[in-house]
Amino acid sequence: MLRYIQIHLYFLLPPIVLLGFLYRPLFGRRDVLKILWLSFMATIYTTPWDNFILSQMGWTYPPGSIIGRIWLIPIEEHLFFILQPILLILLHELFTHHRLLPFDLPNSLTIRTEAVIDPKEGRKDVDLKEGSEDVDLMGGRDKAVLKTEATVQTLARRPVASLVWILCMIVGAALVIEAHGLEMKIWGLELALKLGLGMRAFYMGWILLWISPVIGWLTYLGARVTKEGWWAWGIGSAWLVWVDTTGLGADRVTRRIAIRNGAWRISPETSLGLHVWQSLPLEWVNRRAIGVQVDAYMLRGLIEAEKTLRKGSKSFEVAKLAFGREMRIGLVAIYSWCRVTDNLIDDLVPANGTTHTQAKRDTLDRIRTHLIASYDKYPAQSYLDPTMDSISDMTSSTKSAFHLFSNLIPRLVPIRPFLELCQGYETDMQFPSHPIKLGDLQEDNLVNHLPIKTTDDLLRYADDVAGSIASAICFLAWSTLTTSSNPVHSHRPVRNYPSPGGAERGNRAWIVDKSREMGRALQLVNIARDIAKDATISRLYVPLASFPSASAVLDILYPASAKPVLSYKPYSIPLLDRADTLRKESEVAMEHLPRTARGGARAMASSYFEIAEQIRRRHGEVDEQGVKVSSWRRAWAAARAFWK
Ligand SMILES: CC(C)=CCC/C(C)=C/CC/C(C)=C/CC/C(C)=C/[C@@H]1[C@@H](COP(=O)(O)OP(=O)(O)O)[C@]1(C)CC/C=C(\C)CC/C=C(\C)CCC=C(C)C
Repeated sequence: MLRYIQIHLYFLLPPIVLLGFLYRPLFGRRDVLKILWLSFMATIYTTPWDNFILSQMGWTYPPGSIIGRIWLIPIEEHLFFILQPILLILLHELFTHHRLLPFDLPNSLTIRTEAVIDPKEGRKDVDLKEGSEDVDLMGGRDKAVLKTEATVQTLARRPVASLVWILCMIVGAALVIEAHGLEMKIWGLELALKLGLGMRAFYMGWILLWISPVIGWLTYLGARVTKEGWWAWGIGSAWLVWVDTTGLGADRVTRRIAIRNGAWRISPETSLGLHVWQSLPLEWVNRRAIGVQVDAYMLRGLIEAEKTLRKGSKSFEVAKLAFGREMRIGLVAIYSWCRVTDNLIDDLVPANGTTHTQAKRDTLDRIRTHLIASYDKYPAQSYLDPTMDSISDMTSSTKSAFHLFSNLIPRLVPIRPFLELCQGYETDMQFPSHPIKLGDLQEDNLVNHLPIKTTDDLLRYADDVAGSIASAICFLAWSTLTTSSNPVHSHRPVRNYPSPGGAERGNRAWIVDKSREMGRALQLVNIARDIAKDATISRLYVPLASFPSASAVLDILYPASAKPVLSYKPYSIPLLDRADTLRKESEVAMEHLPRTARGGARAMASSYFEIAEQIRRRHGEVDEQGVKVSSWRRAWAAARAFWK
């Protein structure tokens, strides 16, 4: 005989331990809350029902198959109310993890409120006026004639779909009436159907009555199961079906049915006698069909940001999977804003009558203005949008990156890192805006064209463009993964190279300093990889001071004229060595980030450092195409770092 507790020990605990191990680096507060909530709901909702069914002998537990009972319900059944949510939540998390938005976007967006900002009265939320136009979230434009407004995206209600569940409830009620031989009259209508099932309608009737209101209500509220959700539900349910029906451990030869194996028994007198699979009563399918509903918040702009990430960076596209959703959403929003602003400046085509440099400066000013306005207490969309629209070459996709950033990031990350990044863009602008012809560049005026003259210049630049991002990542981790004081308002100097030092090991100032070192390290790898490519647009980030002569600088800028053939090794390897040192000195700080951000930070750095490995494998030689690292190699590096 297979005892009920053995079912848990053999069939529920092992998959829970395995999935828990895989998901361990990301298992956080939210998951604990989900499990507690679902177990609690399962317990309080099911206990009275289960007691009633047991009192009616809907199913029974043969003597010796259970440890003991709380009222009529076996202790093991109570354990099941907890273990089943754990198993299904873990499965659901793993299956849906790769999705940025945990559910599909409904076709229609519901505009719920408008916020009118009155200088005297502050913010006032009012209902949307009849006839005012919809808000176009993607374009970030506000077509309603109001000073400003906030939009809330909600799941569309699904009253029609929920009717199916109301129907199930009615069927359930009819079966219960039939089973108990009740005769009810409403408005003269006799409700007993007289199906001739008698007590056999009992189990199905009560199961339907038990489950339909819950699923019906969730469906009405807008719940929809995604493709991945169906997979998680299907596999979880299939596993439980198998557990319920197959007693592997008990009898390998005959594979007797677990229900009949003695753990529990559904009374034939109270069930319909229809079997879906291997003597599994039809009612069982309903009972396990709760699945897991996950609360979620979504923004359409994130989809565009994900596309930008997919196109923009293989390393970060791989590394993003190592972060939990709450932090990943912020990372993707920051990435797309950085990528978009960087491209807007780099790829700018100036309008007639403007020089390249003027046009870039103008674009950067507008980006800064928009950034600063986004950090206002009540950022007025009516001010933000025209500022954004005034930036040249904006498309609906770039607008969505700005819109997403300004609606999400100011609550999570201080403005300073982004101002620093703008400072980095400004350094880039000091490079010639057009590739310079060899004849125009004299050895003696090189210095005027190239802003990175010393190692300090290089490290300051790397700190501006990447140290800043690293610090933003720390702030994002603290705001999304911890409950302690609001990191958005904690103060750090704007320029952080050289690092102020003196911060106590383990505190936030120290973590930020170390993260900036890691950011600089990544940027040095990036520079080493792109030496040849950057030179084609007259950008040279290798400090001038590290060249033996001015003609060696010209060799890098004009490799075709270099004699003998140019080797990049003397420049790339020292950059990588310095990057390695910075990495070694800063790595330890990752272990002081919030627990569920550590695996992601490690994966991000490791997957990026695969580029350095690849350059070393090529003995420091790079070319204009950059250095290709296969996705598998990156994924493997990220996975090792994640589960370290
Ligand atoms: C997982 C995920 C979605 C991460 C996104 C991270 C992010 C927000 C990156 C910003 C990227 C960006 C476009 C910045 C603009 C300036 C720039 C070009 C910086 C260079 C990045 C490379 O980006 P690129 O698009 O060129 O990518 P490819 O090389 O083509 O693949 C940089 C090299 C900077 C990257 C620096 C970081 C992401 C910071 C790393 C910091 C940590 C891992 C935190 C460590 C923490 C501690 C405590 C030590």
